[in-house]
Amino acid sequence: CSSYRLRDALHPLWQSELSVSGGTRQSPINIQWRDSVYDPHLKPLKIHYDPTTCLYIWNNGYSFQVEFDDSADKSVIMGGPLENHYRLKQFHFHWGAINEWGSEHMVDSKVYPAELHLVHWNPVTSTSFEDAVMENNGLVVIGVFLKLGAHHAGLQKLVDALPAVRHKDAIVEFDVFDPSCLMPSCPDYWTYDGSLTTPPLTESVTWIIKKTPIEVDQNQLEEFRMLLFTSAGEEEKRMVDNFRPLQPLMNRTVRSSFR
Ligand SMILES: NS(=O)(=O)c1ncc[nH]1
Ligand SMILES: [Zn+2]
Repeated sequence: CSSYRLRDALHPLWQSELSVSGGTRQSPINIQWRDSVYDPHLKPLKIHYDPTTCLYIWNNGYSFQVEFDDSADKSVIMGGPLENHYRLKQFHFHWGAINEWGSEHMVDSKVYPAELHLVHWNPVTSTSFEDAVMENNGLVVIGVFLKLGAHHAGLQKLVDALPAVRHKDAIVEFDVFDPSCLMPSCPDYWTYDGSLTTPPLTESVTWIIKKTPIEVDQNQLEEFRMLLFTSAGEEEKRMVDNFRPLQPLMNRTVRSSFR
């Protein structure tokens, strides 16, 4: 409803929302399972991440983010809906203040407590991530839903580093991490053409949303919520609800890799 959109436009994280008004392919969206179209031409997604390309973890004031060395084709994805390979640049998360909300995308209006985004760029059509941000189909983001459940051992290595990046702009070395451990084993995904969900909100993203969530436990979610939006010395603002509200589907079809 309009007040919802107004909140979206005025939300501190997305003041620039108005600058992308008129967008026809904004993200996130609510994926209506029954409206998605099975595409038999969609291939399995192939993921080859080299754990030694992991560089550091930092608090960028929106989320915590793990950055990778993308100077060569070492951590790449291909297949799926993609025409060539894409290089992993970073991954980050979005989450809520409580378990009842937090993800950016929804499935039949079901919202998850958190969502992982693995951000990749097209080295065939761009020379850098920053370039690819402005290119049509310059980026691919894999979205993975997090649901409350069992302890996630792979995630715990990340969670243990969070106290060191509690404040905005804090950074800590983070070597040898393979984000494949954060992928569900089920190969099924939806895919659609969309945008970044944080500024510059550019419409350059091929989204690949995994159908099956991964499980994390309550303590791990609570550790996310102990991060701060604010820098050291400022009045503390807890980093929670760092998700963008739903955007209109407009003239788009969501394809599924599964029947
Ligand atoms: N949340 S997102 O994956 O669309 C993103 N990545 C970089 C900027 N925004
Ligand atoms: Zn994101």
